Amino acid sequence: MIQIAGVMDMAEARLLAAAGVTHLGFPLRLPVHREDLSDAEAAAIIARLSPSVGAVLITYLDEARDVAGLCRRLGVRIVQLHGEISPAEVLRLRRIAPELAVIKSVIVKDSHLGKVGAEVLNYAPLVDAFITDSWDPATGACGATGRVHDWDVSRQLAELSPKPLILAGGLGPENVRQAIIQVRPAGVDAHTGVERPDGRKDEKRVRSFVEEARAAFRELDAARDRG
Ligand SMILES: O=C(O)c1ccccc1N[C@@H]1O[C@H](COP(=O)(O)O)[C@@H](O)[C@H]1O
Repeated sequence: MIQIAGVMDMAEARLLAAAGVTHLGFPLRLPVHREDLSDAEAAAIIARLSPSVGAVLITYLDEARDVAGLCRRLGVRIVQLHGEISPAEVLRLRRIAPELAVIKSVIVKDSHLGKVGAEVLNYAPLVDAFITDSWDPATGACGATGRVHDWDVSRQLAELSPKPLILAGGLGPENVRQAIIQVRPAGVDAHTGVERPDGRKDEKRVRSFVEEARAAFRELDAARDRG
């Protein structure tokens, strides 16, 4: 999985798909960040995506009914939960929207596995995958921070988790290869690291990000084949 979040319009969605991005993230219902798109604009883009590209709702919503309703209106089948959603509410979401794939964010704030390790074990039976991401103490944001966290913790979580782990937080073309080799995630996700100063996606940086990520995943595959 190579995901890029923060799609602004159809032209950008096409640019990302043509560069080899496998999943596009649509952040909506964000208390901390300004939303780039309305629900209707996002739904119109998602309806026109090639079936080979996955659309992912990224949200801080933490009530099952709200999450399921928004996914239905947008036409997405994958949701990335960045809010403080309880295990009971995730279970409710699975019951009312069994068609949804659920990715739960795990925010790595320090260099200790303890709390986040327990979180992964607690939510693992309820979700399809985890995404480790960073925290910005200045804004309270738990995503789109442009900050890297301690990759050793993500590596330990990837080993501990019975579900695939996606790595995010401060990734860009310059560091994604090293990040993948170090953490061995199932996928990577970036937002601000592939943008121009005006907030639009930078085609060169996106292409370079995808090439570097693919090269790293190939290296991991080759190392695995060698035993
Ligand atoms: O992408 C967003 O706007 C967003 C907003 C709120 C929560 C999560 C969000 N997206 C996730 O942010 C990270 C990567 O951001 P960056 O590369 O550090 O800028 C990734 O998980 C996105 O899916």
